[in-house]
Amino acid sequence: MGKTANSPGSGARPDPVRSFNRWKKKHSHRQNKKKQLRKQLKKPEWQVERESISRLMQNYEKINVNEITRFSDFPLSKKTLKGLQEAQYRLVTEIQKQTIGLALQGKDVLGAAKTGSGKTLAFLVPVLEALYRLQWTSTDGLGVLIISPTRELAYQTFEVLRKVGKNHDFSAGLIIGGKDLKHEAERINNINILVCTPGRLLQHMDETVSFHATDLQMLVLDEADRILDMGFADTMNAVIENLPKKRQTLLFSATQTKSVKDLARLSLKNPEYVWVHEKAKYSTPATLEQNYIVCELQQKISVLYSFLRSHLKKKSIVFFSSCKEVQYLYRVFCRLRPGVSILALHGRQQQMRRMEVYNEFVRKRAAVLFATDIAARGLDFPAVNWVLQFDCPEDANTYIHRAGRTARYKEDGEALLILLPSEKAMVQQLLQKKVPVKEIKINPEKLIDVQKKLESILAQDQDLKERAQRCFVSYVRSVYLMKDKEVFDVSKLPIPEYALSLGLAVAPRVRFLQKMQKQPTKELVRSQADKVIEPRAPSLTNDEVEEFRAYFNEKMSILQKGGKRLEGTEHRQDNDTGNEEQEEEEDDEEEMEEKLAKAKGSQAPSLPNTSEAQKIKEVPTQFLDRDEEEEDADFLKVKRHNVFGLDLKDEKTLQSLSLSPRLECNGVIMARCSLDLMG
Ligand SMILES: Nc1ncnc2c1ncn2[C@@H]1O[C@H](COP(=O)(O)OP(=O)(O)OP(=O)(O)O)[C@@H](O)[C@H]1O
Repeated sequence: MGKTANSPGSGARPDPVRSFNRWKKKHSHRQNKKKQLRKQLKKPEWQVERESISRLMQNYEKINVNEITRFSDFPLSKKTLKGLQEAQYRLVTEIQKQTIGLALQGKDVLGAAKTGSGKTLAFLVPVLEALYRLQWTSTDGLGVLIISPTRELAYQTFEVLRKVGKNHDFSAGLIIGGKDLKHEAERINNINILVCTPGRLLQHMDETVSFHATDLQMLVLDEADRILDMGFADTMNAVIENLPKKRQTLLFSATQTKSVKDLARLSLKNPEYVWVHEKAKYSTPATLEQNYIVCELQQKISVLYSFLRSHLKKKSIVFFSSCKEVQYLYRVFCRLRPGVSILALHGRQQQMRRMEVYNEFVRKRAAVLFATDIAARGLDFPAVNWVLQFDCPEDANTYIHRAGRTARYKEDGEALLILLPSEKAMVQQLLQKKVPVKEIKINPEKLIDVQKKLESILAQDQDLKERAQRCFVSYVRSVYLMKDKEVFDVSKLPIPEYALSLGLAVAPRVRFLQKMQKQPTKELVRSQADKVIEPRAPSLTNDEVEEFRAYFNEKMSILQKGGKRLEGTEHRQDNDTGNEEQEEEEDDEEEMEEKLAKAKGSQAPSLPNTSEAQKIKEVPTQFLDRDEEEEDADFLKVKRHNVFGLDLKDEKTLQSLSLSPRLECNGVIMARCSLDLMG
């Protein structure tokens, strides 16, 4: 049967009327859209921006924390979202989820969350949005102030700000001292977001005539407890007095202390407290494995060397209690050549050097950073496998911050704390702070004794010998000045053995210990716990404090100026000649002042037991060559299975290792971090 012309499948043409109607509908829709677009385009840019800002602001009140999983779930500007996306930040962390909304709503926020949990973005996102909302421009001057305790942390925050804020038009600057004040002063008024350290900021407030913060919208205090611990309370008071009362304040920290609450009372108005891990079982990241070993002071250096030898492919940070320890041990470990790159970071270095080291360590895949507590807070080094606390931290909070340099943002990490037998009380304090630490032992067969090597190195190098002496005094002093006498007892230090372990034949004279020996205290106090009468050392008197000042630094008068301390210190660094000795003098003050702050109110410990201390043990040594891969595997296997079974007093099995030719001492890459304008 033949097909009719209109039957389907016959290739017949569609109904022209229906086709025309369909076309007309589409066309008019397109035309309408074009019209709307043209209308929009006719609007000045500011108006479009203003409309989108008001849309965003209307959504602030609708923020529902439970529905937020991504940054894009917040009503954020396109520029901020683009910056976040380009930096690969999409999903929010818990602290970001809980604080960004509150901050967008204009509330003061006190935020606390574990280390590595993303607090930086929790305040940077609201910072960008606050100025965006106000359509801030460089002519509006300073809009946001971000205060960090250390230069490194300020620098790092500044870098993150540059990354996520790069699509915005406002300017940002970093003011951290160690730079020319005049140069900074000339540019400071063009800065909209200023990241700074407290001392330098106060210096500008006092000395830079044109600098003012009258229009400040937001103040951010990062690692607030550290700012206070570092003796910046007076400086902070002075800074806050100079700021307008009507502003928003955000305060962040990984640990909550009384001093943070005091600062919050002073600087925040009806704040929202957000402590995301308050109810967590542990106060440290779940991905962080934490262990401690107990060993004698004179064995610590060998333990460290052995550890490094067995972790050649890892990235580790080793924390020491003083700059001089870092300086000496860094140099001598470079000479020992453990086979892994060693870097050193401490407050006695010039600023440029500190930045070079920081960047160098960030870049390296395997390296060891010897550091003081300037690296303990906030610094975000990527992919750190191990944090070793060579010296016991002053308290549990410092432990948490140090250990938190690893296991950041969902990564794994391991922390090892080295304790002296006299410091075991720290374990209890850590457990009370919900830090799950377990004791492990060192495999005696893996322990390499390096004392003889150090002796022979020092015999040929007078400069290094003097550094060893300074390291010795500095360490003993740091223990003496520790507040917590339950943990730190200078009288229990095996003084001569410790000197030997550093490679010194004779223990250097330690004036304050000698003085204590000459004037043993008669004071007896009743022990609170067991009601037994015990001898107790006298309090550290003001005279003794003064003696420390004079002994370690002749220029201490500058430090008497309380809140202006860093102002002076940082200012002098501006005029740095690059002379290392000069640098050390200045930093002596910094180090000493920090120690003195801790010492005030603390008590001096009882006397060292000298007869005990005179006994110097002979350490048997053997030199062996080893395969590095095997070392690494062995050490970890031993640790994982917890079969160390070492009694460190039994030194029969101590071994020494021949020098590895593969040492790379740090290469240098310049990283400029002076006042830098973005946008
Ligand atoms: N939303 C996110 N998505 C992916 N990575 C993130 C996110 N937020 C933060 N990070 C990453 O997590 C790491 C830790 O972040 P950050 O330094 O802000 O932690 P923190 O809480 O300030 O730590 P600390 O208390 O030690 O200062 C950084 O490397 C950061 O880039």
